[in-house]
Amino acid sequence: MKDSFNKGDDRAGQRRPPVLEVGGLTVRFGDHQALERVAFTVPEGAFVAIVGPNGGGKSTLIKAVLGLVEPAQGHLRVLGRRPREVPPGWIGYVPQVKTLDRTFPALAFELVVSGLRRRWPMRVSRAERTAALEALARVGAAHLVERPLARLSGGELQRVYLARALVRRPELVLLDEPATGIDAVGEQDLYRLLEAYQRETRATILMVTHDWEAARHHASHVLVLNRRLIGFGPPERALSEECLRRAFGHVGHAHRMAFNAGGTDA
Ligand SMILES: Nc1ncnc2c1ncn2[C@@H]1O[C@H](COP(=O)(O)OP(=O)(O)OP(=O)(O)O)[C@@H](O)[C@H]1O
Repeated sequence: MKDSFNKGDDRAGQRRPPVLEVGGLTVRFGDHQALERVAFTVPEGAFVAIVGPNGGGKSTLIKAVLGLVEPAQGHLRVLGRRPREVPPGWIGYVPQVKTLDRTFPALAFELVVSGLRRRWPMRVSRAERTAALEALARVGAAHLVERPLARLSGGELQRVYLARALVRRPELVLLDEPATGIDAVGEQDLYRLLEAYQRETRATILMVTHDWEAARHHASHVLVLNRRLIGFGPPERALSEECLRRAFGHVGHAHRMAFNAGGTDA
């Protein structure tokens, strides 16, 4: 696959800037300020969990990284470039399952092929099909290859989207609530797959999640967001009681128990 679908325009050999540099980022929707002066830097190879209350701006931040929303102020550099100038294939994106259209008449492997080129695959070449099969196999979904999207469960669809996101071996992977609608086993599989991909490629991962425990166990960094940046750092620091109170106004029961068990802050 690497040969057939080389990303071209590779960063290899270049002096490598941080994967993500965000400074004074403000995003507005009309009068509403979704993000306010957010600033942080993500180093290569980090696994960043983005947590925060509903409406806290998590998806907006992901969209800003993808170049889908324009900042009102501040700057954003993704792999050293402005978001809209990042070559396709450098970033893989797994959207929220609940936003996916399952009525689209396509097979699983066609969805994966759509990660290789911008146009919807009317005709799929042999090389594209092989690449899609490899990507599906890598995420344990080889058996779904000919399955219509309408006949996939939430967890299966999530895997197919993960294959689509990884098919070009991106350096940055963005996931918006990837574990929603997936059972506990599927969730553990998802983290295993992401961690294996990271070990193999040294990719950087940004994942929006409502699951503080998953953030604590799997992330190298946690970013706590409630319109403003509340905390950013190692999980034990960013998920402190103080940060969580500032973001959510309370600290969840399960989280308090976990802290007590771990003998940290609480
Ligand atoms: N396109 C849009 N037009 C107007 N307002 C928007 C738009 N997108 C997001 N917003 C608003 O911006 C705020 C942040 O939304 P965002 O989806 O980023 O939050 P979130 O942290 O991802 O929330 P959730 O946890 O509920 O998914 C919300 O108040 C939302 O209503």
